[in-house]
Amino acid sequence: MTQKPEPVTQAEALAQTPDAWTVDDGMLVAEYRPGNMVRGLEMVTAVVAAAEEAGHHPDVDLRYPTVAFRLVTHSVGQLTSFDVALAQRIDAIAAEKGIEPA
Ligand SMILES: C[C@H](O)[C@H](O)[C@H]1CNC2=NC(N)=NC(=O)C2=N1
Repeated sequence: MTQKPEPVTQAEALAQTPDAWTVDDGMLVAEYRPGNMVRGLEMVTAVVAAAEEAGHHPDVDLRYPTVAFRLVTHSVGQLTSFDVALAQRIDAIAAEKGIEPA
């Protein structure tokens, strides 16, 4: 991840993130389907570890049988390279765990 969050347009954010990700109300959003809440919590735990490592944090909505993530850089007030990088990482975590987009 870069040192400083670089602003990106919504089109750039969409072009640089996996298919699961869309832009809604100025945020990058994706929903995955772990199938049950235990697997959902395992995914959230891995995502939070990645977020701590990156110093950048998603909004998380864990419910049965899905989990949704929303990303924006609060300090900049818009989407940045940090959101794109974390979206890519979240998608990789889902893939590692065999979890599909909802
Ligand atoms: C100092 C620290 O890097 C900041 O407070 C971070 C923490 N996590 C963050 N996460 C998100 N999504 N946006 C931020 O602006 C942000 N700021």
